[in-house]
Amino acid sequence: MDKVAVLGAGSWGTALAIVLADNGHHVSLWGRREDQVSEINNHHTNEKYLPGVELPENIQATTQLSECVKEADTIVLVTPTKAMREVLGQVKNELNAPVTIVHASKGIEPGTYKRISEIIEEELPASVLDSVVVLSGPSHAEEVSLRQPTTVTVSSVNMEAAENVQDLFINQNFRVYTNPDVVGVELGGALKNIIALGAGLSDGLGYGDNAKAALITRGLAEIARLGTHMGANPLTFSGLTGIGDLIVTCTSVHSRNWRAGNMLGKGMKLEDVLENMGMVVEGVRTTQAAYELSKREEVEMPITQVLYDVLFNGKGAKQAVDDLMQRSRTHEVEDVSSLKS
Ligand SMILES: NC(=O)C1=CN([C@@H]2O[C@H](COP(=O)(O)OP(=O)(O)OC[C@H]3O[C@@H](n4cnc5c(N)ncnc54)[C@H](OP(=O)(O)O)[C@@H]3O)[C@@H](O)[C@H]2O)C=CC1
Ligand SMILES: O=C(CO)COP(=O)(O)O
Repeated sequence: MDKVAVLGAGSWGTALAIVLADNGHHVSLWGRREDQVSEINNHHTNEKYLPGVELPENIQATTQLSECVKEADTIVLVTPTKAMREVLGQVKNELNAPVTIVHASKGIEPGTYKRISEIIEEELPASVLDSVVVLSGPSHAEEVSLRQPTTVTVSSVNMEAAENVQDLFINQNFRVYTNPDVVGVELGGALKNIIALGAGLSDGLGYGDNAKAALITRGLAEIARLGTHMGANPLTFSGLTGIGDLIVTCTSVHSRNWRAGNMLGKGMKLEDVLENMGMVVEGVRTTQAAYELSKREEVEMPITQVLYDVLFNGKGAKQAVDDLMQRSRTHEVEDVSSLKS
């Protein structure tokens, strides 16, 4: 069985470590706090991130990155997007042979507008990087850790590497598909967090299912609009990493982005919301990145635009919804192929 290094002992890193451990792999889980590492090794729990879940004994945690990645066949990166470059800088110093990097994080970097696979390729030289594979889909850590049925997709420009990663993770509770469209898979996973903030905001305001269905549907339209413009296959957005992840994140109480939006809709300030959450809310930075990218590329993203104003320009939540409802009238269905030119 393989040795797999999982970097990031938060909710998702720990849930993926459980999947890998259930598949019989030796899992080394990197966390940055001694108390957490000791709790995982001695009590087989990670109470802050997955309360009440018993971890398999073949997950060993460490604060030492060198020990974690030593002789690992595969490295799974699951830290927040904001920490990616810093963590990759440390990883680079520990590698001396090419390795496959799987990433399972969902975000776009403000300023550079890079996807995570692009950040990995920038930070790791080809001498230590075999392939990059992205793992994404509708998959809340809380349910995966309880072995509830979950489906995800893995994507890479190297389909052999994607299939190897499919084999690494797949089991009876965790079904893994492949898709060669890295751009679409990464953008779908990152951009749905913006719409989930909006769905939470709408629920927090007391609006109902009609409003949420509208946000999901029109949200998908603008995700696909930007995504196809950036080179994605439009069909990817009707798959697990598109509509699938959008549905789960906009409708689940597990979603950090939905919960953050919900608190904003109830009138809380952004800084208090983030403090209260104690876990990463990727949609906030991704809203900034997607807003700026959509301006640069001249792609219309009205939901992203009003959320940007709520998060960064003090627009009220109700005003944001009113603005969306009062936009000038338009067609629903677009000719996606014409957007590519
Ligand atoms: N939670 C989920 O269900 C899913 C999450 N994701 C994605 O996975 C990624 C991680 O999310 P999630 O696990 O939920 O996040 P959490 O907030 O649960 O955990 C974040 C983890 O990253 C660590 N971390 C934060 N900053 C740094 C840093 N600078 N260097 C090293 N480690 C750091 C934290 O350490 P510490 O505890 O010490 O602060 C913690 O272990 C995100 O991109 C998210 O979108 C994708 C699918 C599902
Ligand atoms: O990506 C996710 C589920 O697929 C997790 O979403 P949240 O970060 O909003 O919890």
